[in-house]
Amino acid sequence: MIIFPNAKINIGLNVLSRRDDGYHNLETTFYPVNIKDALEIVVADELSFESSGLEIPGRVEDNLCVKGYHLLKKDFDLPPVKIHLHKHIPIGAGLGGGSADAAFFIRLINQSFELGMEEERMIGYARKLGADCAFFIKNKPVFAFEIGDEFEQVRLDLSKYQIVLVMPPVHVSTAEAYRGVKPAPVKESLMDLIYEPITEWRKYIKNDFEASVFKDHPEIRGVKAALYEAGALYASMSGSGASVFGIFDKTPDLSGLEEDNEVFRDL
Ligand SMILES: C[C@](O)(CO)[C@H](O)COP(=O)(O)OP(=O)(O)OC[C@H]1O[C@@H](n2ccc(N)nc2=O)[C@H](O)[C@@H]1O
Ligand SMILES: Nc1ncnc2c1ncn2[C@@H]1O[C@H](COP(=O)(O)OP(=O)(O)OP(=O)(O)O)[C@@H](O)[C@H]1O
Repeated sequence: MIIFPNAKINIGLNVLSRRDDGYHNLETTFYPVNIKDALEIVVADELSFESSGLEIPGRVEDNLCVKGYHLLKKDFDLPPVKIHLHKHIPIGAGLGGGSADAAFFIRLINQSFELGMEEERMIGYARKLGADCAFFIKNKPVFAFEIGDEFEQVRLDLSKYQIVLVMPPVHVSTAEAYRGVKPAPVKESLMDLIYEPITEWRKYIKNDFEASVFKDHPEIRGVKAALYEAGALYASMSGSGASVFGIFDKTPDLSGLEEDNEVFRDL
């Protein structure tokens, strides 16, 4: 059976406080976008993992799909499977690609072996694999808080706009990005600001990672500026970077960005 994990973007991201466990409380809006991996499992004699497409850093046993298998195997009588992941979602991009694979892997196992798990139970497993993973079980636009794994539905439909995503040739580590941010409470919650017209977002909706990530990687700041120059109604780095998205009301000319960066359209 095969499934197609998709990426997310963060519209606004406020890092509010540091917790005793080293994680951070935050508030953000998660919005699913149409950049996808392909993930397949086939019953086999032994557990194996292989990938194609983009090269995935790290050891196979640390891949979130393999970790997901071991997590579920503790509670369910699963046969060994051969896992194949075709990686297309850029890595170190703030697009939650690894997290999406983890959550969709849980959904795939649930479907394939008819485990009968409800969404809330799958969210419980996803949470154990990473803060972003839980979102991808429902995979609908949400306002997220705590460490990014508690949600409230948000009425946000960007389908009449064109979302463009630009991936500069830089990767940012999430843990490192958190180390560069100084947490601070906000005066007005993103939960309210997100209902302002998109043309107002530029004034009010910020990503707290931008200051420190732009300092280390000025080319990312340049990409954001170029998206505004091309007519974006709103542009922002996604998550901890390095990707930057722009929301447009007409097809932008991004030829100036295409030479040095990967550009994804029709999201
Ligand atoms: C930047 C975001 O993508 C925004 O959506 C997420 O907060 C990152 O979530 P994620 O990649 O699923 O994060 P995890 O894999 O759970 O954690 C990676 C590292 O990021 C840091 N981390 C992550 C989430 C969070 N709320 N506070 C943190 O401080 C921790 O140092 C952790 O060791
Ligand atoms: N299935 C996977 N796909 C990609 N990376 C994975 C996967 N499993 C584990 N990883 C590890 O996770 C790291 C970052 O993954 P990912 O692409 O999710 O980060 P990101 O783009 O920074 O997204 P975010 O910070 O929004 O979660 C990689 O460097 C890799 O070592």
